[in-house]
Parts: sequence; C-alpha cells; structure tokens
Amino acid sequence: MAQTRDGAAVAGARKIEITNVNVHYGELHVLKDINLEIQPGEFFAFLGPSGCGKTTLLRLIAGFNNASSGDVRVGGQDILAMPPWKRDVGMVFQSYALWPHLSVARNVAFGLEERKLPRDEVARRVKAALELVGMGHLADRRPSQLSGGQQQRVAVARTIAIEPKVLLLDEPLSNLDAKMRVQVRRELRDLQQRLNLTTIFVTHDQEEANAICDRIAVFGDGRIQQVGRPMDLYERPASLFVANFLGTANILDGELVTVDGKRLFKVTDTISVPVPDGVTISPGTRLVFRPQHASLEDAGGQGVRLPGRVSNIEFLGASVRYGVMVGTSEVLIDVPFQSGASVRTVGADVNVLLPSDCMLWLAE
Ligand SMILES: Nc1ncnc2c1ncn2[C@@H]1O[C@H](COP(=O)(O)OP(=O)(O)OP(=O)(O)O)[C@@H](O)[C@H]1O
Repeated sequence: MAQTRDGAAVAGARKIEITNVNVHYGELHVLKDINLEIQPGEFFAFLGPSGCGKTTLLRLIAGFNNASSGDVRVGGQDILAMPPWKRDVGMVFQSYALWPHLSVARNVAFGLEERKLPRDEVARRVKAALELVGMGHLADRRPSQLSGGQQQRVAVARTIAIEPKVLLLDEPLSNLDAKMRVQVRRELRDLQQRLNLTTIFVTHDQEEANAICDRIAVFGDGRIQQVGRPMDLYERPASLFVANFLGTANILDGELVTVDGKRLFKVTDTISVPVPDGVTISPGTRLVFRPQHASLEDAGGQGVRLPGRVSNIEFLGASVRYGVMVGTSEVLIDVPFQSGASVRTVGADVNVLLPSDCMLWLAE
C-alpha cells in the first residue's frame, strides 16, 4: 500500500498515470513526451518557470484541453475521452473564480446543484466542506467581504464538495501575501492528508513545493527534467537547470586537463580542482556546489581550496553570505553566524574550502 510523506498508509486514493503525452497549440509544441506516475495519496508538485507547460498538463488532467497524443489514466481508467465532470477530478483555479453575486454557501452549492444532487445532500456537503476549511461561520458572506485567504478557502471548499478523488491546485497561493501563503499551504497539506486525496500542486515557487509536497516534477521547456523527493532533488540534481531552479547553486566553468596523469578541472590558470575517479567531464560540464556546503578556511579542514577575494557580504541572521571572486566568477558561501565571531571584510583574501563529497559535476 502506498504511503504519504508522513508515513500514513493510504487506501482508496487514485493513482495517476501519464504516458507519452504531447500537447500542441498550433505550431507550438507545449508538452513533449510526458511520462509520469503519481502514487495514490501523494501530494505532488509540478514545479518550473513560467510558460514551461505545468498548467497545460493540469488542465489536460481536468479535461479543459486536449492532448495531441498520449494517455492519462486515473485509478486505471483512461480519462481523456471523458467529459470533465465525469473524471472524479476537482480543480482549484489561481483566480478562485468565485461568483461575486452569490454567498459563500451558494458558491459552494453551485457545482452540486449543477450535478442535480438532492437538496438535503447539497446542504450536507456545503456544510461539511465549509467546516473542513474553517469557513462555516462565514457561509452567508459575499466573496467581496472576504480576505484573499478566505476566498481561497471557499474555492477549495467548492472543489472538495464535489468529493473528487483527485485534487488539482493551480498556483493556489499566488494571490496571497507571504505570511498567508505559509499558513494556507499548511492547511492545504492537512486537508489533503485528512481526505486522502491524490493531489497535484502547480507552482513556480520551489520553497512552496519543497515545504509541502511528497515529490516534485521539475518542468523546463515542455519536458520533465527530473522527478524526486524535495531533498533528493536538492542534493542530487541531474542537471544545471534543476540545480539552479531548486535553491542557490554556485557554478564554476572550467576545462579538463591532465597533469602528471591526474585529471584536473582547470578553472583559471592558477586554480584547478582534482576530478574524482568515476566522474565524466564532457564539454559543458561545470563544477556546482551549494553555498552552505563550502566554508571559508584559514587553516585545517578537508577538501579542495579555492583561493579568492571577498567581494560582498550580506548578513542573513542565522548566517553570513559571502560573495567571493574565484577567478572571474563570484561564488556565494554561507557561514553560520556566531555572536562575537569575526566577519571578514570586502577585499580580504580567503580560501574557499570545498569538501569533495559536496561537489556536483553537471551539464545542461
Ligand atoms: N490556449 C493557448 N493557446 C496557445 N498557446 C497557449 C495557450 N495556453 C498556453 N499557451 C502557451 O503554452 C505554453 C505553456 O503554457 P502554460 O500555461 O502551460 O505554462 P505554465 O508553466 O503553467 O506557466 P505559468 O507558470 O506562467 O502559468 C506557453 O508558451 C503559453 O504561452
């Protein structure tokens, strides 16, 4: 049986299988050979920059656009030929799309009435859905009398009232301020767990995806670049694109040279890094590392030393972020801040100490 990030076993939730999906808008090839399996009860993110096709794939699953080729199955059933309302799939839109002239309760009831459910069943579901999102006490208000976060909760209530087996969330937090985003994303995660819903969350915000999702598919240029758990993608990105998209990455250019039989990655005439056995360096391969994995060392410590000069200092609270020029590239190094510890000054000569197990060798 599948398990969620919190270890809870899930029964009854649906698996989503996307096979060889292509979507064109006229000449534009928007989704290219998408293959993906989303496990029952997973909270899954589509993450990527604007325009890479995330929403297009979400809308395809919901039934609001068509594939040029490929197959989408939910719970083993081919859904692409079904109308949206028969798919057991509920979608929450970025804009919320609430009716301004209807009360909160009537907004939630609307989709149920369209489905011709009996009145008492509609009333029961409206009440239950609003209670679930903590909006029962505001059932008589109009959307204009609600905050952004409250409107978002109504939009979620309206979707879960139809009792979908799959929940699709299209950038649901983008209209909220930073504090509210953190609160509502937690609520969404809790709700998803309680209802045991296979959920896809579309976002271009890596922090959001990392915070609440079990797994992430990173999209770029209409393709899935990598799929994995947040920590695995961060620690083991498969490409420069993914390394750059998930967190801050230092990227050093260089070329492979062999000196006395040893392979070196030559960053400048005076700075070279030994290439570990088993690593393949091809044209376009770069040396990549995270700011917190390196340190500034005066003495001691294991690893490769890169001589550089401090070019910038930012105090971030828990750490100090140094910009250090290594050759012609500036790298960022996060040093944990300790009260009373001396802080280097701009212009100081330093050694960047880079443990060999923190080096990534990546290409585009
Ligand atoms: N109905 C449409 N007709 C033609 N082109 C479209 C249509 N909808 C989207 N596109 C184009 O398809 C590409 C993918 O759009 P999509 O909305 O899926 O991207 P996205 O990754 O969700 O971006 P965002 O984060 O900005 O919403 C974009 O180049 C967009 O301009």
